[in-house]
Amino acid sequence: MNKVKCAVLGGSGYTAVELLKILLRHPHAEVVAVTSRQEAGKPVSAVHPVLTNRFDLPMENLDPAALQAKGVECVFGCLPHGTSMEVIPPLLDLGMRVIDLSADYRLADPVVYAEWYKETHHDTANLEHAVYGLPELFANAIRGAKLVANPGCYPQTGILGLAPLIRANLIEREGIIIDSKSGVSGAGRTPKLSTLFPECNESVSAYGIGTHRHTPEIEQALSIVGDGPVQVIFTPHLMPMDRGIFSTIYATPRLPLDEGRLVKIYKEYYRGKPFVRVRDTLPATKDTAHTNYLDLYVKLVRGRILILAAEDNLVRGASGVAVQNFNLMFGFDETTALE
Ligand SMILES: NC(=O)C1=CN([C@@H]2O[C@H](COP(=O)(O)OP(=O)(O)OC[C@H]3O[C@@H](n4cnc5c(N)ncnc54)[C@H](OP(=O)(O)O)[C@@H]3O)[C@@H](O)[C@H]2O)C=CC1
Ligand SMILES: CC(=O)N[C@@H](CCC(=O)OP(=O)(O)O)C(=O)O
Repeated sequence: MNKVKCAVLGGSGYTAVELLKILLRHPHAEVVAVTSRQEAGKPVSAVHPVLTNRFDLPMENLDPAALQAKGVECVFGCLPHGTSMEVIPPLLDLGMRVIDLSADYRLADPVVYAEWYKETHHDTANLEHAVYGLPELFANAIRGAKLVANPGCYPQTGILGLAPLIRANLIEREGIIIDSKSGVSGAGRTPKLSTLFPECNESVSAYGIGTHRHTPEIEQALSIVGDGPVQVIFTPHLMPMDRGIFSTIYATPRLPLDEGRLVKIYKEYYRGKPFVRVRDTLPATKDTAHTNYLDLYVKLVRGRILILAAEDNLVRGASGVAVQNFNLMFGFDETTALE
């Protein structure tokens, strides 16, 4: 079988190196181009030493015609939001399929995008046909998509943590609390003050209270699952660790529930979904590190439902789920290169 020729944009970043590690072991994918503005001309392995003797392709500036000449069929965009929507339209026009890891095509309504991202959306034409790439919920739409909006790292814990309860209409749909913690790689490799070692080491801090842009992303997906509005209070925290996301979610049941039934609902909802593990033991980020698993644990505490969710922000939260989407789009087994 011919391999699918792939390009990775934003090759010097954290999600890109994680993606390259997975694609290099994918039997049906071949990475033929990696782009970077700052590192163009250097071998990928010079920028990411973990790939020494494994991948020495020189990085290049992004040129859609050059990607077309190389026969690129699938582009993975590992660029910041705001940039993706500038560079992706010509690639789609040239017939390439795109998996965008940024947030640019996740929110269906450009008015909601402008409200939370504080900038106007510049590619509403492609936004209209973008598919939200959360495979456990939207696999059928992902299979036929030309443009997949890879889901955000935090939102996956909130959406998959709550979907079984929202779907079965078992909880109140306002005031759901999602309390999340992330490792520092969640902020990317591009330097910023808050991620300097002396700023974040030995410290835990909250940010984006009431304003974080993942709030509408979580609400949008859960509103589709529940066929009606859902409102969450999402509070992210920065943790002094490299990687991992842990979310503690608090929901109020609409009717009395027993714990056995609750666990059964989760296990049935995720039966046949290879990357969501409903556990009988308490999850931890370490159990999911470097994997595409998202671990869930559910318990009744004083009349409230507590859901714990853990994942690796760079694999399950970004590059692993991107390859899961790639597998669905190109007709490969969903788990290829991910187990
Ligand atoms: N880190 C994470 O855990 C997750 C990240 N994401 C999303 O994935 C995307 C990539 O994230 P991540 O890899 O962490 O980010 P990084 O900051 O690590 O890398 C992004 C890369 O994009 C390139 N870049 C930066 N600014 C521009 C620009 N204005 N124009 C063109 N290229 C630019 C840079 O490469 P160069 O300067 O060499 O061109 C940079 O290395 C982001 O949209 C992020 O929000 C999603 C889920 C999780
Ligand atoms: C720790 C940390 O800073 N995390 C990032 C997560 C961003 C991310 O990767 O999500 P998007 O793809 O939606 O940008 C943040 O809160 O902005």
